[in-house]
Amino acid sequence: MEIVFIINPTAGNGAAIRKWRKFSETIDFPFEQFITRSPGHAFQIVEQLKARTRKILVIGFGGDGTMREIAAAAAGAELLFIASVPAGSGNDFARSFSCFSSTQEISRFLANPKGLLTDIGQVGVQPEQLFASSSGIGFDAAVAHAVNRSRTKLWLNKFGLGKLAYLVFVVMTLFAFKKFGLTIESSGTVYHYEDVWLATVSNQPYFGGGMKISPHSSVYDGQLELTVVHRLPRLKLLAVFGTVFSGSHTKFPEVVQFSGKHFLITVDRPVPHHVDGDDAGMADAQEPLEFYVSATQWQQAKL
Ligand SMILES: Nc1ncnc2c1ncn2[C@@H]1O[C@H](COP(=O)(O)OP(=O)(O)OP(=O)(O)O)[C@@H](O)[C@H]1O
Repeated sequence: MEIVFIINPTAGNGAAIRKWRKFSETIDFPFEQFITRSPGHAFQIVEQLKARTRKILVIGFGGDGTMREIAAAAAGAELLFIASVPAGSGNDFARSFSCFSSTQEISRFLANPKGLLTDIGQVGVQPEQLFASSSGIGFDAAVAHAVNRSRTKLWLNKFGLGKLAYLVFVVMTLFAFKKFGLTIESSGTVYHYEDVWLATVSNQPYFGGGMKISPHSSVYDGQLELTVVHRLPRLKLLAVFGTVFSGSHTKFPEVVQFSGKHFLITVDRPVPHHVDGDDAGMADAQEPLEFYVSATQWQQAKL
């Protein structure tokens, strides 16, 4: 089996490349390394690996954005086994998917390699985007949108304060965000909600760096879960926010959850959209966004 590391040097606000330098010194088996040069590069690298004829263990060294690109490109590839060494800021991928914390763990996998077929979510049709963990619209996407467009983040990153930037934008967005109306079509039924903060479609339980937004999601059940948070006053949103880490937010009547294979979501004004926590622009009013379980699965390294 070949072993390929894909390293995003910018992940974890630049900490990933330092972690990789230390980690790579401990590797005692032959391997190849690719350092990504831009967004989308990890996807291209995996696309090229698919042309090879031997089994390959592909280890992503980065966070959720890097792992989404790798898992998306690996969908349908039988010879690729995917895992991560978490080196991002949030690392939700590592909470539900295979990850290595040491070279010894990788060696143990190589002694008896097995794969685990895993669901991936899809949003939109031509161009579609794949998501490993979650994709949604509303408040959380507005934070991602604001952080990505801000010069403050670049400035704070220079001083290793990227997480502080995130917190600053959560508070700013909390006061600036305008709630929206939402129509959902799933399994032949139409639901309508007003005063919506967010609607997130989850493949796995975690998002936003350890928040257990969708406690019952599984990446092996061929289903997605939709969480809608609506009709909450601003300050109560903060109270609910505090319960998301344990998954107990679902007991609030303002938090609604659905399971299904397919959700068609229409908003009544343009609302920010994210894919695995990365800014994905705006969901347009009256133009439905389609979320569904992709027909092709990807293969995790089974640990
Ligand atoms: N050389 C590069 N320069 C700029 N961006 C890059 C580069 N290589 C990859 N990227 C992009 O960086 C984005 C962020 O990376 P990633 O999500 O892995 O780290 P993170 O944001 O620190 O972690 P997390 O998403 O877990 O919080 C990815 O979407 C990826 O496309």
